[in-house]
Parts: sequence; structure tokens; C-alpha cells
Amino acid sequence: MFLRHLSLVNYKNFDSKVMEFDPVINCLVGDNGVGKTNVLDAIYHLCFGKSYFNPVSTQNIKHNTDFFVVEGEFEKEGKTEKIVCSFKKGTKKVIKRNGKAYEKFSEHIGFLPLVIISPSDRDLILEGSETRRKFMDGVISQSDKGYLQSLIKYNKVLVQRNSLLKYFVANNTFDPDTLAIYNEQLHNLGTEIHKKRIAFIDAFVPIFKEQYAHIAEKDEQIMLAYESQLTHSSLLELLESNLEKDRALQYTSTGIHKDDLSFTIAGHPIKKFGSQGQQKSFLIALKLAQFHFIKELAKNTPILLLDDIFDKLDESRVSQIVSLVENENFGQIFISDTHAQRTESVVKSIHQSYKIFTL
Ligand SMILES: Nc1ncnc2c1ncn2[C@@H]1O[C@H](COP(=O)(O)OP(=O)(O)OP(=O)(O)O)[C@@H](O)[C@H]1O
Repeated sequence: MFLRHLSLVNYKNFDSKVMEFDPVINCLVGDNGVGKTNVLDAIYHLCFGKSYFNPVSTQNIKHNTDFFVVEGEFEKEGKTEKIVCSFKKGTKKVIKRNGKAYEKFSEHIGFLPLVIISPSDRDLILEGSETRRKFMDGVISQSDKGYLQSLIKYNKVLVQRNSLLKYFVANNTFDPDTLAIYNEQLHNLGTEIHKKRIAFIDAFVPIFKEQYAHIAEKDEQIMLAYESQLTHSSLLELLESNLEKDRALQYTSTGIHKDDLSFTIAGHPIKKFGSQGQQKSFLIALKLAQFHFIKELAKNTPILLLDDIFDKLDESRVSQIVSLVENENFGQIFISDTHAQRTESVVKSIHQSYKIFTL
């Protein structure tokens, strides 16, 4: 699968921009702020219906205009797939595939698999558990449509249960029967999601470790583990035993919405004890593992977006990554960099088919 054509209207810093891509390697080069990352983000938008960097849709519209359109033509399994993502201030965003609008964006997720590696990935280490859950959910849902639907349903029931807990306090009342219905629904959906997360981590960790070992060229005892309150108790038991606490807090304090991933090096949190280079390598290994995982399960090679990746690492780690890209059968790759010469010498060593765009 590859993206052949991209056209932007009023997307971030672009008035209008049309690009025809190479099926293998595309490099976007230029000074800081020219819009290299914005092009990558537009491609991300076509695959996920949203920006990777800025979730506020109005802020993706070029300043002083009131709509944007991102259009892409992909080649997938011998067919052309035309995707149009448009947004006008005050209306709902629309995503169309071959002229037909999706009713639910979630139906589009996974159709065009994509993995992005960007400096903002450091949030996975630095930020709270929600960022890591989103990463885990993103990987699983690109290969399992049912998972995303269960997650959406779980979150809906969670909102309903939280509203009910607030209602109890506001009206000085309590209704155990309605609560029991929500508890059961959360238990059923949560247990299914929990099982899928366990299965995912079991399959993902060996791939991740292999990617890290390639980049670091030595064993640095890195580990990724799934942490869940459901490991020791069922969700129903947790909901029931935390009822008084939840009533006081007016929200649901236990469940798979509290799950996390722990990232460690030699048994210690990488956030506190990993060097900057080790943290960067960890994140790249995580994303390359995501790439291989999706490729294997979705039976479809994801597009790979490498945003500013060469600025982050020492030369030996960069050449290790390049050799990974060279050896494994990657699909289409987009690379953004400020150094035209560096990029060209790197891509020349990967493949004879490439295009360089100077923005
Ligand atoms: N909604 C918007 N309207 C107009 N310009 C915008 C909008 N959103 C972002 N920009 C501009 O886009 C530019 C940033 O583009 P981008 O992040 O793609 O740069 P880059 O080429 O990747 O730079 P770097 O090399 O620093 O990473 C900034 O100048 C920013 O002001």
C-alpha cells in the first residue's frame, strides 16, 4: 500500500499544495517551520481522521480561513482509494472514501495502516498513563476492529456510570439496581478488553525487545509490562468493593481505564533512570515494534512516517535504524529533516527509488 498523491487546501501553514509521491521513499527537507511535519500530519489525518499533533480541529485550519481539505490517493491491493478529509468551522468533520462519507470514523481506522515516529513520542515516557493506553489501544485497534468498538462502548458506559454517581450526590439518593446494570456492562466489556491487552503485550514484547537490541547493539535490559487492577480481581469485584469510594469521588475509580504500561531499564523506570539516548532508542523501538506488529497482524505493510528522527540519535544508532529499514521489507517511508545532504546520503544507502521535496 502506498500514497501516490496528496493535495492540501488551507491545512495549517499551506494555502494549497499538491504532491506526487514515490512508492518507496519520500524526503521532506527544509528549514525549521516550513511545514515538513505538517505534510506528515496531513498524511496521518487521511489514515486516522485526525491530527497526530493537534487534536483541536479548528487549529489545523490555516489562520484567517474557515475550512481545510486534505485529499489523498492511495494504491491498495491494486486499487486506487481516494480519501478526502474536510473540516469547516462550526460543522462536523467529514471523511470520504471514494466519494462515500463514513458514518463512524472508527470504521476507517485500520483501513490504511500507518506508524509515525516523531519527537513528540517522548510524551509516552513523560506523560500520564492515558498517553500509554492510547498507544496500546491504537496498535490493537489497527488490527482488531472489534476492540475499538468494545472500547467505545466501555467508555460510554463509564460516562453513564459517572453521571449516575454525580446524580446520586446531587439528589441525595441511591439506586443500586441501575448501578448494577452499569457494573455488569463495564465488567463484560472491561474483561474482554483486558484479555485482548494481555494477548497484545505477550505478542508485542518480544518484537519490541528485538527492535531495541538492533538499535542499541547490546542488551540494556529494557522491559515493557502491562499493569492492570484486573490482574488480581475481576472488574465486578473491584466495582463492588470500591462502591463507597466511587460514591464519594463521584466517578469510577477502578477499571481498565486505569491500566498503564511500565517502561523500565535494568528494573528501574526509564523516565528517571534512562539516558536521553536510551529513552529515544526505547521510543523508536516501541514504534518499530508497532510497525512490525501491525504488518504481521493486519497483513498489510503500514506507511512509515519518520519525523526528525535523525536529529535524535548518535551516528551508530542512526545507521542501525537505517539498516533495519534496509533489511526488513518496509513499505512506503516519509522522512522529514532539516539537512538535505544528510537525508540524501541516508536514503541513497537504503534504496534507489526515492524523491526529495524541498519545502
Ligand atoms: N493553523 C495554522 N495556520 C497557519 N500556520 C500554521 C498553523 N498551524 C501551524 N502553522 C505553522 O506551521 C509551521 C510549523 O510547521 P511544521 O511543524 O510542519 O514545521 P517543520 O518544517 O516540521 O519544522 P521543524 O524543522 O522545526 O520541525 C509553523 O510556522 C506554524 O506557525
